[in-house]
Amino acid sequence: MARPLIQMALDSLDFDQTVALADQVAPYVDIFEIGTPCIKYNGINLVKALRERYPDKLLLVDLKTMDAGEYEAGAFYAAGADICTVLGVSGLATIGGVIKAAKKHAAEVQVDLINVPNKAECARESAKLGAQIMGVHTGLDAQAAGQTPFTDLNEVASLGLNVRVSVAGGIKPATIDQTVKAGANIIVVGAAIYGAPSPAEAAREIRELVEAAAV
Ligand SMILES: O=C([C@H](O)CO)[C@H](O)[C@H](O)COP(=O)(O)O
Repeated sequence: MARPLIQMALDSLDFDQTVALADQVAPYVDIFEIGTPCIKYNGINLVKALRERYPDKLLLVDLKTMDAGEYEAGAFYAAGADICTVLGVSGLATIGGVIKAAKKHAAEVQVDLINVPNKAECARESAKLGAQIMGVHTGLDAQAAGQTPFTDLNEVASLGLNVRVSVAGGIKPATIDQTVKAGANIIVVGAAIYGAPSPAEAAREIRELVEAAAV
C-alpha cells in the first residue's frame, strides 16, 4: 500500500510560532497546512514566507472558501499554494470557481466535506467537476462535542472515486492504524503534534506509525 501523506495543520495565530513549528516538524511531514484561523489572521504573507522557506514541501491553504471561489483562491495559488480548500456546502458554482483558479496554476483543490449533509453526493459531483481531493473533516467544535471522522471516512473512501481522500479531526497516534486501513491518502494532524511536549518527537512518532500501518 502506498504510504499516505502526512499533513501538519498549523493552527497557531502567531506568524513566528507557525514558522518555528513548521521548522520542527518538517523532516516528518509532507504537507504544511496553513489552518483557517491562521490564514485569516496572518494572510497571504505567510503563504509567501512558507513557500520561500520550503520550496519543495506541499503547501495547503485552508481557505474553506464559501463564495467568490475563483477570485478568493486565485491570489493564494499565485502566492504559492499547491492546494486550497473550498467548502462542499458552498455549492458547485463556487467549487468550480476554485477549480478554475487552480488550473491556471497547475495546482489542486480540496473540497472540505465539513457539515455537508450528503457527503457521497457532494464528493461525486465535485470529483466530476475536477476536484482532486475530498476532505473528510470533523472540525474542532464538532470534536469538542464528541464527534470523530471515522464513519464518514469509511463512507467516502468506499465510493471508489478517482480522487485522494484526506481525513482530519483529532487524529492521534492511537487512531493512525484505523485511518490508514480505512483508505485515507492524506492524514491531517494538528493538536496531537502541536500540543505535544515535543512537536518534533510527536511528528516522528506519527510518521513511524503511518509507515508501519501502510505496509
Ligand atoms: O481544519 C482544522 C480546523 O477546522 C481549524 O481550521 C484543523 O486544522 C484540523 O481539524 C486538524 O487539526 P486537529 O483536529 O487538531 O488534528
